[in-house]
Amino acid sequence: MALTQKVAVVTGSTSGIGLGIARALAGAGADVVLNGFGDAAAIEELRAGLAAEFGVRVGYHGADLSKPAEIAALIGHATETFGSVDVLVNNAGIQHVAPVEDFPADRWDAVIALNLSAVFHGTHHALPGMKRRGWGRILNIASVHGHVASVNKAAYVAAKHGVVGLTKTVALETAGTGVTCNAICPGWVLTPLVQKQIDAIAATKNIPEPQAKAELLGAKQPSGAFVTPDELGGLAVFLCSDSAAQMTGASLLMDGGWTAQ
Ligand SMILES: NC(=O)C1=CN([C@@H]2O[C@H](COP(=O)(O)OP(=O)(O)OC[C@H]3O[C@@H](n4cnc5c(N)ncnc54)[C@H](O)[C@@H]3O)[C@@H](O)[C@H]2O)C=CC1
Ligand SMILES: CC(=O)CC(=O)O
Repeated sequence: MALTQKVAVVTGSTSGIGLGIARALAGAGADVVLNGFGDAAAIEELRAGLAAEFGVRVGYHGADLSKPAEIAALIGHATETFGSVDVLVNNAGIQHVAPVEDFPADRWDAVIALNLSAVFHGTHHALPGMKRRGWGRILNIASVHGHVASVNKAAYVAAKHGVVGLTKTVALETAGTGVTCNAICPGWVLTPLVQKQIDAIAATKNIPEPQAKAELLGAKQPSGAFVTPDELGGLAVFLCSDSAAQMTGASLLMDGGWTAQ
């Protein structure tokens, strides 16, 4: 399998997109270190289930990615436990929705810390080992909101545009070293992060959940369907393959046509 003997760290992989990407990388033969919050027993079930299903080693580290020292500990733990970090998927992220004049400063700081600064810190700690080994893949999960804006998402849109810029800088600094750095930019994916927004539409407009879902999709995503974590996992595996060796600094949209409009 393509990623046998490679070790992948996927941040925020106890749920949603990160979990889909972790599954896909494990399916391609990589050993995986999971990260993220959640119930300890449920995470252990997830960890053991992935290891059994794909016959790879799967670990877990509960670093809070909004704290730089814990990001260093995550990369250190993966290196000590599995021998290297060959693939880093900077995925953990949160959302806060409010008009800019009402946007609480502590929510701004929290979104920037996790959605942008953690991408820098993870890359900073994982890159030296990748360069030494002459092979590495850094995948930053940005968003359509790394390319275009929407109202009421000041911190998220700023962070995701920052991630796209950081991706290009790291790609230039690593060009020719065997390390690539790319951003994946999804449109709507039905995860807890988006379910909260659907629930808010349903509550505000007093409409049933299926109608709120259709409204959310209809406003932005011409395909009328959610992108899935499995589809994003397929793209992640491609970016880790030899076929993608010359793809670096790209930000790849998978958005049901959102940004084609
Ligand atoms: N759902 C969507 O429509 C889209 C999501 N994205 C991005 O994809 C990434 C993943 O989002 P989803 O899967 O939708 O969200 P999610 O809420 O399903 O998963 C977020 C993950 O991050 C973890 N997490 C949260 N705070 C953390 C912290 N401080 N330290 C470590 N882990 C933490 C959670 O435990 C969970 O595992 C985010 O960066 C998000 O911005 C991008 C485009 C679209
Ligand atoms: C499309 C996304 O990145 C998710 C969001 O804006 O809440």
